[in-house]
Amino acid sequence: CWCGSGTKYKKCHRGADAAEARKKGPEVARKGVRPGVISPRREVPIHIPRPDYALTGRPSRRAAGSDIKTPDVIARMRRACKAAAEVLQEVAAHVRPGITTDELDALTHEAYIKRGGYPSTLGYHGFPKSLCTSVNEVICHGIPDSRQLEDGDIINLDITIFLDGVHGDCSATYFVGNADEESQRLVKVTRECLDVGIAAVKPGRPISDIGRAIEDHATKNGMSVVRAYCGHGIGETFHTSLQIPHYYEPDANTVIQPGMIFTVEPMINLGGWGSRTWDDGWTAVTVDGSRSAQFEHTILVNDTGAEILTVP
Ligand SMILES: COc1cccc(Cn2ccc3cc(C(=O)NO)cnc32)c1
Ligand SMILES: [Co+2]
Ligand SMILES: [Co+2]
Ligand SMILES: [Co+2]
Repeated sequence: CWCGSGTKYKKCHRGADAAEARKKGPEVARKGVRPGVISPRREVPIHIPRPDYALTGRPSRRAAGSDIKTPDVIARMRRACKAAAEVLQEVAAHVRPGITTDELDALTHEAYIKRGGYPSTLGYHGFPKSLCTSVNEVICHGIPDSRQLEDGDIINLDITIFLDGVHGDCSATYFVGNADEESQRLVKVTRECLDVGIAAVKPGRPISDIGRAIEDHATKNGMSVVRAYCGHGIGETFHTSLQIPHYYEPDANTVIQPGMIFTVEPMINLGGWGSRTWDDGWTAVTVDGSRSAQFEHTILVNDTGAEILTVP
């Protein structure tokens, strides 16, 4: 989710630059020109209910309000989040060297539809695909394309399904074949950051407890927390106005209350926390080219803490 403290988008590269870049390979990709090609937009059968923005191209205003969900929304969120977790598990089984991120997108697209769900990211702020595939130094919002995964890569698959009028959002980072020590440490610490962030969710406490727990753990392990993207309230809209910074933000003083549903989705960098956006306007990458990992759950606040909804 966009915390609003990110960088400005730059103008799009023309085709020639992209073709030139493809010849030079990954180094040039770091300058923000996509090495792969994005395939045409996938269709969704007309019988699948779709969110408002899939028709209008623009999400309705972010739901304000306290983010405390009704029992009916909670019941529907349980089903949607379970479905999201199942889709993630199903697609992750296909991660291996040689598969393209576009092929993973196709698998994800079909996995939503066979459950009667719509791909929440498809058309969201114009995003062209049904899955975010964020490889190596890509922090989030990576767009599936013809790039083949390579042995030693790490990839985050970010799944969001729109089912029965609500969104379920989760993600995880996977190794492609073998992983070097540093990447194994990054993925381990990032998963722990999600765990300590969720453990910090307590009714009566401020949202800022979550970011404080995550930032403490990341910095203790010599890593940094991305600041430009945050967790978010979620339910009948993909993002509500509630933001969950993953670093210590004292102004994030909304009081956590039972019935709230939001995501915790820390993005942790091996190097500095800086992020910038490729010319496509979505793909966020580390400024220093270091690798980044992310894990995400959608959680429901109950009387004692957090219940993880995105479990298969
Ligand atoms: C307007 O500015 C932006 C900038 C980047 C991306 C997008 C739109 N968008 C597309 C996919 C996507 C996923 C999430 C998410 O919560 N993942 O856990 C958030 N935003 C998303 C908009
Ligand atoms: Co999210
Ligand atoms: Co946000
Ligand atoms: Co997500």
